[in-house]
Amino acid sequence: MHFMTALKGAWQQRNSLLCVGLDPDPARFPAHLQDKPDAIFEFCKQIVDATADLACCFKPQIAYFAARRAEDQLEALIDHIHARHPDTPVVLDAKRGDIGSTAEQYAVEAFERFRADAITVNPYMGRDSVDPYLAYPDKGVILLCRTSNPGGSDLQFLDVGGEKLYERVARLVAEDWNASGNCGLVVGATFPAEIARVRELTGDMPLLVPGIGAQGGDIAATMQAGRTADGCGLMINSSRAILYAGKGEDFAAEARRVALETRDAINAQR
Ligand SMILES: O=C(O)c1cc(=O)[nH]c(=O)n1[C@@H]1O[C@H](COP(=O)(O)O)[C@@H](O)[C@H]1O
Repeated sequence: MHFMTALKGAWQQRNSLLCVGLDPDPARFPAHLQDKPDAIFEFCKQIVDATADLACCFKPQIAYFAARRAEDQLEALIDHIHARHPDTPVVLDAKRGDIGSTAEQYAVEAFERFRADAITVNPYMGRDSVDPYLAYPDKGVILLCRTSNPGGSDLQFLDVGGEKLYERVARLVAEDWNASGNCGLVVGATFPAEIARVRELTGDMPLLVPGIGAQGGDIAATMQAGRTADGCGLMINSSRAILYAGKGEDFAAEARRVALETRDAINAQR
């Protein structure tokens, strides 16, 4: 199924714009999981099963798996999501960016090895570095535009001939790169004014919005700036605030409690 079709279905069926971020840090796992050889898979699986009915997508961050030689656990986790929660798309957060021949390998890794439905990609090497992902027309390609971190302004706010660099990225993607209708953009919840500007430039394009929860972004301001006329258009990501809500054996129930609160706070603004 086309990523955008799956995402729209999940927005409607789940009544949720919440993206649950899977950034597993073993140092923060509950004690009873610490020594298990597949602790990363087990932790994420329990979070996924506890929150799937509250989420429009899951976003595993590849570095947390690769840093621990746990790519096999990432594969198993995405297989588990597809098998048990087939209506919930998986956005692989890898922020790839390289010349075309190398990008081809990254695209195979994301879409064929890991079977992700979408990937985050860095657009700053230009169109030919993104083409290998766009060659999979059913897969989502979500390009960094206005990132949530403070240093994002160092480059993304530079004036490039009368507009800011992030505005150029938004226009380029909306007007040129999105021929298959499979592009999205990343815009941080920490910068609601820029969410509004990107929404203005891109129509109803889906925006991945990280930065609520641990980074302190404001849900109401994010929604006012970014929601589309039908009250959708956003994948609002929260990772640490959900994953580490609890520290004990009930961590998955605690994650569910925070995911529910977050989904409801988002829906209150739709
Ligand atoms: O592409 C991303 O997902 C991303 C872009 C961005 O601008 N800021 C950002 O925080 N992220 C990711 O979103 C997640 C945020 O995690 P929390 O701050 O714990 O909710 C992390 O996986 C980040 O890598």
